[in-house]
Amino acid sequence: MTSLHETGVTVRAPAKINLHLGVGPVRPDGFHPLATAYQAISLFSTVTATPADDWAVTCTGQVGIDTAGVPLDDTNLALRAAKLLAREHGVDQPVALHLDKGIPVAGGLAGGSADGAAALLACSLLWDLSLPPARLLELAGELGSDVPFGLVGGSASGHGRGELVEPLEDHGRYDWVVLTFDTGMSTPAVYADFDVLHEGVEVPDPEIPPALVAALRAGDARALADAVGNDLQPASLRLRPQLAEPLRAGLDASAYAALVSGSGPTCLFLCGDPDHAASVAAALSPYGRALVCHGPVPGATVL
Ligand SMILES: C[C@](O)(CO)[C@H](O)COP(=O)(O)OP(=O)(O)OC[C@H]1O[C@@H](n2ccc(N)nc2=O)[C@H](O)[C@@H]1O
Ligand SMILES: Nc1ncnc2c1ncn2[C@@H]1O[C@H](COP(=O)(O)OP(=O)(O)OP(=O)(O)O)[C@@H](O)[C@H]1O
Repeated sequence: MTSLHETGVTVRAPAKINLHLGVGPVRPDGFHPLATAYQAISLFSTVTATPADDWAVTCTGQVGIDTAGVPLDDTNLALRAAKLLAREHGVDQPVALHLDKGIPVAGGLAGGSADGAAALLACSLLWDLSLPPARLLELAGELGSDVPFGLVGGSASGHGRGELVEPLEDHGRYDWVVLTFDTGMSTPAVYADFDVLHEGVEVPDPEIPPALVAALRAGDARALADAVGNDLQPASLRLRPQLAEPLRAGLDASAYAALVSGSGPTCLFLCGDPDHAASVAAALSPYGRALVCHGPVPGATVL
């Protein structure tokens, strides 16, 4: 097969946060039904796919990103994405993938999922597959619950185990401080602790608060602050009690809201504008690496 793109295709994909993460009772397949509102924020990784003799993956980290936890074998989500696409669509052309990560690893920001989404889009273009977006979303859902959102970006609802994504109307720009830490957390361990915490308790079906949908539609950061939440936060805090201190410190420093991102340990602080975010970030810097960013931003995009 001859590619029109001998020099490769580069795609950029964003980190995700859960503005609200509603978690239901564990399903027979071990996953939890979710009702979540995702937002893509301005931390990005890029994936470059280049035709090669053999499948390969390499990885670099942008400033401050430790890539030691990124596997470079067949479990790498970007490589799995490329191989899944090739298998499903009869492609017989290996690629070398290069990941340049700007999203902290195992931080609850869906960094691996962003790589998977970026690799799907990059390879589909490299191989000129002309797939409809719905097909890429379907393959993304097979790779991981958070991968479809990496393609869609913006602000969006997530249902099922998180893979059923629909855009949400959003007229705002939201300034966030994202506080990251050196040591990540295991997503399955946090969900397992959610189950322990709810043993013997009837867990209701989750829903996205209507006030959150209204806040996004109005672009109102103060109203959004009143509606954010994370059902996994008690489990994340039980596994990592030290997170309580920076969450409190962010509110003391006048952040509108403070919450754990996804399964953690990254903490999120909603602010009113970039200057406000810079001052909250300064107050949080003793606790970890405080990054100032904003959302919503687009999903996987060709560079
Ligand atoms: C915490 C979140 O980031 C919130 O968006 C996601 O739910 C996690 O998404 P993800 O990392 O893409 O998760 P997957 O790779 O699909 O699943 C990893 C593991 O997380 C747990 N998991 C994930 C999603 C879900 N709805 N219920 C779960 O219980 C399961 O133990 C699963 O084996
Ligand atoms: N391309 C990849 N980049 C980072 N981690 C990867 C990748 N592929 C597989 N992994 C594995 O996935 C684990 C979770 O990493 P990731 O950065 O996606 O965590 P996360 O942001 O907490 O994810 P989520 O919020 O989706 O649960 C890592 O510890 C690593 O073993």
